[in-house]
Amino acid sequence: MEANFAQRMQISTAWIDADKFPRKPTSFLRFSGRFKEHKRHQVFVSAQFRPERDENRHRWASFQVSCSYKNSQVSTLESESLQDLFDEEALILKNKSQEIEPYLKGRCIYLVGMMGSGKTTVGKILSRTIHYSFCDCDKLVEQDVGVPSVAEIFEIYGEDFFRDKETEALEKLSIEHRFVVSTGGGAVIRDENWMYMSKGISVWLDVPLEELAQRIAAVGTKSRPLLDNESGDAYTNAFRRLSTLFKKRHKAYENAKARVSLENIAAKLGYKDVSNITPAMIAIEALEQIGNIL
Ligand SMILES: Nc1ncnc2c1ncn2[C@@H]1O[C@H](COP(=O)(O)OP(=O)(O)O)[C@@H](O)[C@H]1O
Ligand SMILES: O=C(O)C1=C[C@@H](OP(=O)(O)O)[C@@H](O)[C@H](O)C1
Repeated sequence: MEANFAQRMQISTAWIDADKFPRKPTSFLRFSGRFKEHKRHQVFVSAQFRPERDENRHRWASFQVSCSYKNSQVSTLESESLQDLFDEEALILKNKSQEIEPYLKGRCIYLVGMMGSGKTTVGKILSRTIHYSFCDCDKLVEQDVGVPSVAEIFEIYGEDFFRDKETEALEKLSIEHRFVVSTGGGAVIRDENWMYMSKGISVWLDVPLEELAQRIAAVGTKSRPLLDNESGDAYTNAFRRLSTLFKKRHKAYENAKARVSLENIAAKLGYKDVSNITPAMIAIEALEQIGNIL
């Protein structure tokens, strides 16, 4: 007899010897037939499997198998708390990607948004989910110029040179298919860039400035020359500079065909704070929003 995981179950067992109950904590319980022969006690085995999600968005499941005899609890045979036992988000991602796949027709997806909005992090999840390749536009520019970082390109050649190279990179990508592209935060400021992105699906990751500043203060500004080289409190500096950039750019971000707003996701899920929204949840919302415009 085999007891598969279920929300809750109670099984009237054969006659089993409780202390020889084999431990199978991960996926199933197996009662060995040979215990039937001992005929010592007739017991009931009950298994309870309860998926939970705590305030910090961690998924876990409590799992308790207990044994009772004549309606009174005898012992807990197995009690576990299993983190990430099943990946609910992965399943939703898979289902959503299957829904939109026939309508994507290989078109590239361009993620646009401010520095730190998660274009790279979410882009990688999306590309794996929809079986596309991932491309970081900044990396293409670095390879093309032969300089290892955007920060050094800014330092050696200046921002205008970088912008020209960024446009060239987007032009090259415009003839490609099946790519999720993480664009640089400033790629939206040139109309020409929008022309290159127009064959694909552009998605704006709209993240509140406070959250962006927090993320950037946490990782530092070394790789982001437009935010670097300022002494003082990292969060305050990042917030101020991001606010100035956003004022100039927000209209341009609105050109994107789809918008993924972290504030909207938080409202849907009943979260008070957008910082609890995982990259996978954002990828799910991105697929949802892409689905809405296909
Ligand atoms: N949903 C998220 N929650 C918390 N941190 C995130 C989230 N998405 C991205 N990050 C973090 O924010 C930083 C910037 O993310 P990244 O993907 O590099 O942004 P972008 O490519 O838009 O500049 C990284 O340190 C990343 O780990
Ligand atoms: O917002 C911007 O103007 C920039 C964003 C950066 O990319 P990320 O958005 O990936 O940080 C990078 O292209 C460059 O530092 C300029």
